[in-house]
Parts: sequence; structure tokens; C-alpha cells
Amino acid sequence: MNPTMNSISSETFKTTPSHPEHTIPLDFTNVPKLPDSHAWTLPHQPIDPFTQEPLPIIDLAKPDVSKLVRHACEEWGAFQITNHGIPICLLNEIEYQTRRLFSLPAESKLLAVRSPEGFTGYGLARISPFFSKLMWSEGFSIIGSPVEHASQLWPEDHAKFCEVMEQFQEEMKALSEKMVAIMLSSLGLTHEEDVKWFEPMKEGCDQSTCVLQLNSYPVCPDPGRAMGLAPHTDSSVLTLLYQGNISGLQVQRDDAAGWMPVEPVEGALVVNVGDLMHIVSNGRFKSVLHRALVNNEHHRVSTAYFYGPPRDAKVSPLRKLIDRDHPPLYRPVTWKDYLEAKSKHFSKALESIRL
Ligand SMILES: C=C1C[C@]23C[C@@]1(O)CC[C@H]2[C@@]12CCC[C@@](C)(C(=O)O1)[C@H]2[C@@H]3C(=O)O
Ligand SMILES: O=C(O)CCC(=O)C(=O)O
Ligand SMILES: [Fe+2]
Repeated sequence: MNPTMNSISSETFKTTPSHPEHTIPLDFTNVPKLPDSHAWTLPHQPIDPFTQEPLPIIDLAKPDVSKLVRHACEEWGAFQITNHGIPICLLNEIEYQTRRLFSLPAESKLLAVRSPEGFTGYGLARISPFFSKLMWSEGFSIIGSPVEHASQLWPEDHAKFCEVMEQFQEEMKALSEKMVAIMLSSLGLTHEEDVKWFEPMKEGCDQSTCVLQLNSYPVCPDPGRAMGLAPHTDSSVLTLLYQGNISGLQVQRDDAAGWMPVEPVEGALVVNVGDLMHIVSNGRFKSVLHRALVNNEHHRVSTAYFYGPPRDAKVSPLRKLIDRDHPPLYRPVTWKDYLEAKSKHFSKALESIRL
């Protein structure tokens, strides 16, 4: 594994501690009826499949990738990619190891619980305190090597889990860099010249901070009233999501049109534009509002890789995108500043740094 990944500490992402009930998930095994604490009122927002174009699926091997990516980022803030070069056997392994972790008994998973002031380990989504109802999901956050928590879960048998998680992060990092380069060049920007922090090729300068989040959505007795992961935008520059072959992810293009399901495509990855890319592009690319629903048949798992800039880098709208008609919309922030703003203002975080 890239040695610089180990220099990324949980410190980078510390935000205000959550209350315990918003940190430790329910024991989801054998819950016959949805508890009131987890019962949401979900507005019925059907989309009209005949008037809505589906979320773009972009084949990275095709020649017109740049144009398609730009269109998807401007119109949706998300798209799926195929021919991305991540071997299917690695995707299968990551899913296998994710299922292995979440299938452990609740008392074992609690041995690896995220501490109130920590960042990595087992727990509920960090956005949980912003909602009065609890989500039907559990998560496990990893930065670099997961060995500290994995050795609590499997004292004798964590090597393979760690190897797969580390290898996956390396592959996701390289693909994220490629996707950022495509996105920026689609706007006529040269990433090395125009984005100071973006120097992926420079040996030894690779300090970007990234998080691998494993998500689990257990089988739910009343999926119509439960929420897997509540509507949010990702704080990252971009997120790469592998959702396996079980539906649940939905995105919103605009409020009026309702929620659009992102149907799994075999071997594809979903790319979400994150809030930091929204800032860098001065609002040209939209960070996508999305959520995950649950079902009563299958245990769904997903892995989300949050790609960020180096911890101290100031992220701001790019100069080439600013002119008299397009003044800068956001003040410069580090990812740490932005995560703090998110933990305070949640869906109003972008607004909180608006000029
Ligand atoms: C880097 C991060 C993005 C994230 C917060 C985190 O610090 C690690 C987990 C990420 C996640 C995953 C589920 C949804 C989300 C909103 C959350 O609560 O935790 C995202 C966070 C984010 O993008 O702000
Ligand atoms: O599980 C999913 O489909 C969505 C996960 C997600 O949005 C996240 O981890 O931020
Ligand atoms: Fe997300």
C-alpha cells in the first residue's frame, strides 16, 4: 500500500462528537416490526419514467467521454461508469469482505465501534443527528489500513480483510484521479496548472485524504417506511460508489422531478460530484442529492470511496472559471473546514461558505 496513506490520520476528519444513540446502530437481526424510532414519513414522489432521461452510463473506453462527463456533471451531478479498469474480481472481493464484516454478531461489531472523538470504525452515518428518526443502516469507515479495528473483529483472521481494503483504496484513488482529470479538462482546465493541490503524478507529493466507507442495509420488515441513508450530498471532491447488484440508490435532479433510481449495472461504478468539486467548478458542476432505500428481501451493501484534496489545501473556485459575469460563489476552504461546516450546517453547508 502507498506509504503516504498511513500519514493520513483520523484527526483530519474530526468533527463534533455525536450523541451515542446517533452513533451505535440497532441490532438489526430478527426485528419483526419496524420500531417507531426508525419509522419515517416518506413523501410519495414517483418519477415519470417517460419524461425523465435515466442517469447517464458512460463507457470510459469511448472517444466522446469528456463531453458526456461534462453533460452528466452539469445536469445531474452523478453518472455511472463502465470500462473503468477495476477488475470484477476485486469488486467481488470487496463485496464479500463487506458482507463478512456486517454479518458478524452485533456484540462483535461493537468491539470496533467508532469512538466519539474518532473517525474510523463501526457506527451509524455521521449525518444521523440531523434527523429525528434513525436510519436502517450501519457503516464502517476506513482511512488507509483498517488493521486496528479489524484485529478487534477477527484477532486471528484479519489479514485478508485488510489486504482487500488496502488494495481497493489504491485502485479507487488512481481512478478518482483519472475522473477528476477528465472532469476538469472537460471544462477546458489543465489540472496540474489550474488546480494547485491536484498533482497526482508527482512522486512523494501524493497527500490527498480519502475515506473508504462500507455501508450495510439489512433486510427490513417495513421498507416503505424506513430510510437506509437519508438525503445528502457528499462532502468530497468526488465519490466512487460500488453498489453491487441490489437497487436502493436514488438521486434527485431537481426537486420537482422526484427521486430517480440508479439501477445497478453489472461491474459499473457510480460517480457522485461532491461539494468540493461543486466549489472548485464555481457551481458549474452540481453536487448530487442522493439517498438509499432498503428492501425486505436482500441485505444490501455498498462501498463508497470519498476522494479529497490534501488536508491543508485550500479549495476555491478556479480562476479560469471566474469573470465579470461569473463572480466567485464560495470562499476558500480546506476539506477539514468544510467537514466542520457540514457537521454544523449539514444541507446548508455550501450556503454557509457562500460569498
Ligand atoms: C469524509 C467523509 C464523508 C462523509 C463523512 C466522512 O467524514 C466519512 C463518511 C462520509 C459519510 C458517508 C455516509 C453519508 C455522509 C453524508 C455521512 O454521514 O458520512 C458522508 C459524509 C460526507 O460526505 O459528508
Ligand atoms: O449505499 C448507497 O447506495 C449510497 C451510499 C452513500 O450515499 C454514501 O455512502 O455516501
Ligand atoms: Fe453519499
